[in-house]
Amino acid sequence: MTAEHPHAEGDKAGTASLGVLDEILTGVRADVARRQEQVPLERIRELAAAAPPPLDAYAALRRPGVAVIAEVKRASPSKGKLAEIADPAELAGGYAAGGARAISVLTEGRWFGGSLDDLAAVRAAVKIPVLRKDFVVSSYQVHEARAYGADLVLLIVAALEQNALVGLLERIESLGMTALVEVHDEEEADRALEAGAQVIGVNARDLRTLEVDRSAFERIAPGLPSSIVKIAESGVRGPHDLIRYASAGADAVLVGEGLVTQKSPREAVAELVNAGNHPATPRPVR
Ligand SMILES: O=P(O)(O)OC[C@@H](O)[C@@H](O)c1c[nH]c2ccccc12
Repeated sequence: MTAEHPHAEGDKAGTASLGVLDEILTGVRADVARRQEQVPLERIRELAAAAPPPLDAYAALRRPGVAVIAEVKRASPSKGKLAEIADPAELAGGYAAGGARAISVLTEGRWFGGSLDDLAAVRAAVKIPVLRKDFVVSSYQVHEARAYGADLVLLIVAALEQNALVGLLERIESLGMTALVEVHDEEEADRALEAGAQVIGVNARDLRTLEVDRSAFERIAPGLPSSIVKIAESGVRGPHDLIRYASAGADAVLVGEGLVTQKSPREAVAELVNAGNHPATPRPVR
């Protein structure tokens, strides 16, 4: 991470007016431009085309039981440093052994301490679908995701104009990957559906203010068609949160902090997976 976590202390007034998301996006655009100078689009397209074929994440997430998507997350804008994670491949291997259905890898460097190398390391270590978790604003990043072995790519509705959202979603699907389209309110959910999203994540955290509101999923999920894979993102501290999200129709939960801060992330995943498979845990009606 650069610059000692810009928001650890923070110019709070500045943050509120600009929004953390906008600040993150400015850095992301600069980083993409720099990488693209080193590896031109044409080259990254070739690397993407040469990568082993993507796994079917939609099918994996639709299987019975509440799926756990376990995240490799070193730091966050809201909490600063979360965990050391010297070996992301080992962490991901533990997640998979604990029963995770997919692995999410943060690749944003400035705020989350992630990298594309983390993505490649995790890809090489597990046989389940891998999500590139980043602030994707250009098709260059989509080809990069594929080149580094991603099966799923996050698209954040709040970060994209509708045209860009549609274009990036089509690009992801044209490379055989699945788009996880992230929303935080009903209006964004409508935009996600209109764009053709099949997998929608409701982030309990508002990326502008960083506040967590676990009821967002309960408000939005019931309005989504049954064919949509519904993922509850953020704020899962343990089985009780998974069960709450499951009661509101979650096919999957995406968990970062609640796993990386545990002594045994593998056991922490297994506990969630058990709760997700328990006969008393509600399942989505299809
Ligand atoms: O650490 P948590 O609260 O379990 O959250 C995980 C994940 O939902 C969160 O990292 C996240 C959700 N959407 C994002 C978009 C960008 C970066 C990060 C995220």
